[in-house]
Amino acid sequence: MTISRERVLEELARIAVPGGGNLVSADLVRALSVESGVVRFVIEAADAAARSLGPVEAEAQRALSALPGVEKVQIVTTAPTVPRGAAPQVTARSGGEGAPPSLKIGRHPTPQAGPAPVSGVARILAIGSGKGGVGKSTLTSNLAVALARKGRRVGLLDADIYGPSQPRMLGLTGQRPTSDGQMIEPLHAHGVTVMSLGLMMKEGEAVVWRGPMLMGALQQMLNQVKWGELDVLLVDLPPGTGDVQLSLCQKAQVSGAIIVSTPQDVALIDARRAIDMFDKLKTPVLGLVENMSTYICPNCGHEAHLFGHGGVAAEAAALGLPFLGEIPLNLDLRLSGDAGTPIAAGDGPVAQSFARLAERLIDGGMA
Ligand SMILES: Nc1ncnc2c1ncn2[C@@H]1O[C@H](COP(=O)(O)OP(=O)(O)OP(=O)(O)O)[C@@H](O)[C@H]1O
Repeated sequence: MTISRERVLEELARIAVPGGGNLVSADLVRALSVESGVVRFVIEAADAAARSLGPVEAEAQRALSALPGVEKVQIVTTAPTVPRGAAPQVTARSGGEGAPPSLKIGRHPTPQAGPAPVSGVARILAIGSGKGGVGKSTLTSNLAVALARKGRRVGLLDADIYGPSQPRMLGLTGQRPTSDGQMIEPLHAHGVTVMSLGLMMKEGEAVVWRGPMLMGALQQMLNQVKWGELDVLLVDLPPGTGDVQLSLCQKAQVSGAIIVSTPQDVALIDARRAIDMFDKLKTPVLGLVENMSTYICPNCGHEAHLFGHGGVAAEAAALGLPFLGEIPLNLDLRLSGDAGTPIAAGDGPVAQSFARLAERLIDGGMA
């Protein structure tokens, strides 16, 4: 038996809240998602009210878990700092190591007709992949550094909420953005202005963020971060075709998307899905990049193709899309990312492959 959204709302409408009414009539339920027996939502209350909502959350958890067809219930209670309907406001303090800053993000987006430009930002490039682990984040950080080394003013927004890795890859682990109560001061590394959505969330919170919450969070990341004047803002997306991609393309004027794939067939099938999604969202796909292309044995110089080779170029040709370049499979590339200094910040053949990619984008007017 499956549980419907309507049935969940009906149950939530039975749960009284302090101050009168119930969870539904008091309009406290946000981002409700009901999928395959998993119910997720956010209880959004005014600051003061949130403290008294613990029992309400517990009651909702109990009541929903008892319904036939419900496998799992995930609820997060949040409190905005401004009354609902007012412009979203960010509050922050400098956090200690490990603790997320107390930024109140992820509430409903402010009404906006359609995709809007981000003040001071000339271009927004979305870096996507169909599949996880193909090296999208590695490519984004290195490309950002390579572009910065060529004199471009570059920003990087880590919107990979399910596995934000940019702080580590750029050597920013433990650093927290600050805010003056209105605008967030981003971080800086290797000549790149950096902001990560992951730094704003409590652990585990991301999983319940769907649709409107994500949209609000992204909107804040785009419009309430002091990006300054940028030639290009790279957005590191989560893998796949989900709410973040949708929200970004609906809220921001994205100049184009770059799709990263390994040469394997299975990754390419997913890449095709990602391309199809950007097409539907009317975001031009600027081209494809092949990662983990060639492996050169550091001992004997033998060249091997662990995941095949040329598959992405062939796919790009078949789809009539530009092939933007290839990045080799290289141990130092991984180690430097883990150590927080992207390999593109140095010299050598791998840094050069990122430099070539950066040049290609600059020459094509894409960055
Ligand atoms: N060309 C490469 N050579 C060697 N290691 C690589 C290469 N590209 C990526 N890696 C390594 O593979 C792992 C996955 O890369 P990365 O996190 O960039 O992938 P991703 O596509 O962003 O993954 P996810 O979408 O799951 O976050 C990392 O440990 C990274 O260092």
